[in-house]
This record gives sequence, C-alpha cells and structure tokens, in this order.
Amino acid sequence: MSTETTALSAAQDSVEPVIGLIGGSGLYDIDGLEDKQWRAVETPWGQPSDQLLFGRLGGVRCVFLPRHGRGHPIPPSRLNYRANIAALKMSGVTDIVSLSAVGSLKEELPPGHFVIIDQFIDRSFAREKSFFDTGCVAHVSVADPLCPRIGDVLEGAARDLKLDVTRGGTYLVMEGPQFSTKAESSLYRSWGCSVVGMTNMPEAKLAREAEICYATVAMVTDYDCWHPDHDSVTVDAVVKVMMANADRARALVKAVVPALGRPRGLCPAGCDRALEHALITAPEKRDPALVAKLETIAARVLSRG
Ligand SMILES: CSC[C@H]1O[C@H](OP(=O)(O)O)[C@H](O)[C@@H]1O
Ligand SMILES: Nc1ncnc2[nH]cnc12
Repeated sequence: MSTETTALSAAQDSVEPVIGLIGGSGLYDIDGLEDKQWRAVETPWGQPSDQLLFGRLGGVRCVFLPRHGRGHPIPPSRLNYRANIAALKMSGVTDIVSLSAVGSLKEELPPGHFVIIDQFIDRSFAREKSFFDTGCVAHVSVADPLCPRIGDVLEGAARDLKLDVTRGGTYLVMEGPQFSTKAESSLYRSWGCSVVGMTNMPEAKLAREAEICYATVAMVTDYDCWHPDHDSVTVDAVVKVMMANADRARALVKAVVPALGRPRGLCPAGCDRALEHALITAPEKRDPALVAKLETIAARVLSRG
C-alpha cells in the first residue's frame, strides 16, 4: 500500500464520535446539555417520535431523542423505529445508548437494578423491522446485537458510580401494549431471559443496519407478574421507580459520554461495518427510489455500486 493510500484509509478509519441517547419511559429530557436546541429532523421514513435535542456534554456532541415523544404520546407498536434511527444517523450519530424501563424476570434483578444487556429475544410482530426491502435486499448479522465496546464503558462507569449493575442479560421484546400474562412471564423465565420490555427491537436491528454502535441500559422497574411476593406490574409502579432511577440514569450518562466521545478508530466489534458483506441485490436490479432513501443510512456501501 502506498503512503498516500495508507494515510487515506487511516483518515477514513478515524471516528469523531457523536453520541445518541434514546430516553425511554420517564426520560423525556437530558439535563446538563450545553448549547442545547430542539430541532425537527425529517427522514425518508417519516417523522421520528419528536424533535431531537442537540447539544454537548463535556464538549462531546450529543443528540437526545425521547423514544415515545415528550409527554409519552406514542405506544411501542406505533413508534416509527426506522425514522428514529434514520434521524439519529442523519444527525451524525455514531454511538447510541438506549435507556429503557424493563420488568425483571429474575429474583436477583430487583427494581432499581441496571442491566447492561447483551442479547435479545425479539417477539415483536407488528413493526417495520428493516430499512431494506424489495429492490434492495440486505441481511446483516445480529448474532451479537449490542456493542461490547459501549458495554465496557457503561459497565466501568456504573461500577465507579457504585450503581447496582449486572453486565449481560437477555431482554425479551414483547409487542404490548398490555403487560404479560403470568403464563407468558413464566415462559420467558423458563427461557432464561433476564428482563422484559416492549421497545428495544427493532430499534437495535435498525441501528445495526445503519451501522451505528448500540447498547442498552435496562433499568428494572418491577417484577412483571410472576413473583409471588410482589404485585403485578402497573404503569404507576413503573413511573414511581423510574423517578427514583432518573438521577442515577443521568449520572451514568454524564459519566459515559466523555469516554465514548473520545476520537477513536473503527469499532473493534465491527458494528460500524455491518453492511460490509450484507447487500445481495445486484446493482442493476436495485430500485432507484429505494436506493435514494437508503442513501441516508447506507451511503458508505451503496456508493460502491
Ligand atoms: C411505561 S411501562 C411500559 C413501557 O416502558 C418501556 O419503554 P421504554 O423501553 O421506552 O422505557 C416498555 O418497553 C414499555 O414501552
Ligand atoms: N413488566 C414489564 N413488561 C414490559 N415492559 C415493561 N417496562 C417496564 N416494566 C415492564
């Protein structure tokens, strides 16, 4: 390789991170952001849940999106997951930290506990799950659906802050909006799942298609409905625990953003190169209208033809 080519690929491989923060139930704003500004972002997939909040934390560029919109008007099945992820990608986001309220499926994960998720079982069924479609087909790997590099940073910060945290756990994504039956809750427990929630899929799959590193902090708010010594989950109970969790969630965000924002090389886990070998439709068979939409999330690979 010539010196010129080496310098060029080194430049392409260096990342100035922009941190995306997706706030779940109870987290509709982020405090401590400097130069903050709510701005509407239109995408070829429609409107995201709300305007996005742009700003800086410790000098690092951040973009916050309240997943359900401010005031929580949108239920999990009606979220425009594609628009949410496309809006973050179009805003330059390279790394997403998803913050979510979840029910616990294990005795040892009580309300107030944080779990840095490493796997999902996706039982959602009434959602658009891919940016790709007839006219441009792609199959990305989601064998490891969460970014371990961001997971390491989250774990280190959570331990420094002395939060009750577990590294690793499977998040069962249900369709909702009703909470689970006791039979469903027992089934998920028998599968070894750690927590249950309604939102992180297809969000994580779409982030992978958009080549954005994605990690989830699941904040336990309840024992769902399986625990003999605890009442079945209600929204009131979730909101109450989330209020108590909110300060810890904000402290964690403040701690991780400066570390995640340091200039770095490509993600060692390859999340940011997920489309490298994923496109299968021959260039001459691609639908130009779909390709034009995909330019917002997959320009890196589409430009090769
Ligand atoms: C308000 S309880 C149910 C609701 O909370 C979780 O949302 P998020 O992941 O955005 O915090 C859960 O998935 C449900 O959408
Ligand atoms: N028990 C539960 N089931 C689904 N989503 C939740 N979000 C918070 N608690 C939940």
